[in-house]
Amino acid sequence: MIINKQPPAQQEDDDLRCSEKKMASESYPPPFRSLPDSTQAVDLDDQVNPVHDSEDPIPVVDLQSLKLGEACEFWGIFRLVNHGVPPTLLTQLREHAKMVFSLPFESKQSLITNPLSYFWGTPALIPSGAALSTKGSSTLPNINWVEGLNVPLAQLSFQIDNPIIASFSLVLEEYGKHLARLATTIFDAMVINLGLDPIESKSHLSNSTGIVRVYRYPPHCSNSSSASAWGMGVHTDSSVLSILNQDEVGGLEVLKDNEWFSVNPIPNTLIVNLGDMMQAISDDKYKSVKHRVKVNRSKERVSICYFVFPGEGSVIRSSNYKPFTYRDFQDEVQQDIKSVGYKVGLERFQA
Ligand SMILES: O=C(O)CCC(=O)C(=O)O
Ligand SMILES: [Fe+2]
Repeated sequence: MIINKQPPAQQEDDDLRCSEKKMASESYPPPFRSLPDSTQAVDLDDQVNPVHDSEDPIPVVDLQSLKLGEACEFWGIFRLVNHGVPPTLLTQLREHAKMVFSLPFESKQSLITNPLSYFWGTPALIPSGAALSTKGSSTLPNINWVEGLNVPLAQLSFQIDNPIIASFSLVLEEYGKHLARLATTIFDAMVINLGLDPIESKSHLSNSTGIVRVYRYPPHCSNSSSASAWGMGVHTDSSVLSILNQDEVGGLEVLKDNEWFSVNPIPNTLIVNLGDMMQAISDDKYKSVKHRVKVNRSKERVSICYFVFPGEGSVIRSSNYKPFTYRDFQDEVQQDIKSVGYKVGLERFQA
């Protein structure tokens, strides 16, 4: 089925909620408060790229009996069940995230400081963890409709004065331990599946590199014809693995065989994405999945994404790529963003 325009009654309802949101939005970055008023775009895009959203086509993988082959080879994404993360922790985390995001914009800017960082308008960070500059960018055509927190998990045990942020980081610490366990279990199973040397592969996943990105996608009421209707544009993750905990709103879409599929929110399941590093480690047997995030007309969405990378200095060797480290990859990505304006990615390392 193709996502269509909403029926008129629904649209009126949404428009009403839209104006309520506009009034209650001092926590949003300023450009997300006043909304462009032109027409179409998301819908136009859907006519060009229809989205399948009726069924849930995403392969399901049970952590207790990890059958990964098809999901990793053909999709590069799967839904993880029986993962052992307590449902209360998943919910608690999102509730805490909502509390942090509902602080006034200016407070978030001043309170969320090193080693945490606060960004908005772009998910692309510079190595220090700060967002690529979006300051004063309310007119930027390619602004992403998202704000977020970057949390390097290894640096979490530091003194935080603000009680909301302090209790959030305690929950994050607990969550980080679970996610490190999941990433290791899944990666070890992938190594076996791919027939890779387990000793050599060990350094290709380092839990000390784990970061969590917490996102809030404000509602986007208009169908502006700018790219601003996207929470996140089409991309692949640079990680080995990314593990997503999303709320009930939905909006994530993945590309398979040139078709877009919605990744429906299903309570207590996690979504595992394979990133560019995993594609290289597997010598292209596994796929780094292309995905994007659509914003909702009336509801804000919160998602929490864990990313894990190869250890510092760990060299990835394969037949399709020149040997490279994750740092080489990141340097290239930063350079490409500066020079061509986007991430070129693995192509740069092809043998
Ligand atoms: O929020 C989401 O659902 C996905 C976020 C994402 O793709 C990313 O952080 O790379
Ligand atoms: Fe992503």
